[in-house]
Amino acid sequence: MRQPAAAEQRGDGRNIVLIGPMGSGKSTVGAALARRLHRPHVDSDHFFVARHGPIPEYFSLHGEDAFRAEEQSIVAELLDSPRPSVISLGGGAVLSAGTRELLRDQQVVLLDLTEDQAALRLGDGSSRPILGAHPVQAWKRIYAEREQIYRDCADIVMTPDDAHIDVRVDHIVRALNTTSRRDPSV
Ligand SMILES: Nc1ncnc2c1ncn2[C@@H]1O[C@H](COP(=O)(O)OP(=O)(O)O)[C@@H](O)[C@H]1O
Ligand SMILES: O=C(O)C1=C[C@@H](OP(=O)(O)O)[C@@H](O)[C@H](O)C1
Ligand SMILES: [Mg+2]
Repeated sequence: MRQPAAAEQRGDGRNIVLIGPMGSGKSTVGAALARRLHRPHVDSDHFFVARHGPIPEYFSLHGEDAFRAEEQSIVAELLDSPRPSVISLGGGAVLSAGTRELLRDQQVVLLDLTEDQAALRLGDGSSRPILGAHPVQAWKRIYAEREQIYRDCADIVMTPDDAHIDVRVDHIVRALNTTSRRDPSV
């Protein structure tokens, strides 16, 4: 996890950025968190789809490297928002060194989840092309490959729990309030 001292040096008015593995709730919890904090919510995957069409089709036509490059430029656009927002990233966005650099000035929250939760939440995995034909096995492998990257990017780590989405939001707001100088709802 990033050191609080470094976090303290960053200015206020930062975006809250949700990172984490597929199925951790970045999109769903991100939308609920934004409603709670009266901030705009944006999701890098939603922008991607609006611009380029469905992610599985884009992967099969152009490949993952092209997806990552476009994802990075979308993240840069979203972070440049005039109002501090809640921004949900795709699970692999942190693979790009350029994206990780962009996150250094933001308030980054890692949502974690257990393997059992992932198995319940991913369904057949068809909307996430990186999971392939065996989604749970692929998810486990990808989780292991990325875990340290997620932790290195995060100011706050939300450990897995079985809380309802609204309760998960309560926990995140509490964590934000205890690690930042200002109330995130301001
Ligand atoms: N805290 C939670 N409790 C129960 N279900 C959740 C929770 N967070 C996410 N989900 C469910 O898991 C699925 C994946 O969530 P999603 O927000 O798409 O994850 P991500 O964007 O991180 O891949 C969705 O069906 C969502 O409703
Ligand atoms: O982890 C990944 O590489 C991906 C995660 C997906 O987003 P979610 O984490 O919101 O499912 C989406 O960006 C794409 O399918 C690739
Ligand atoms: Mg998502």
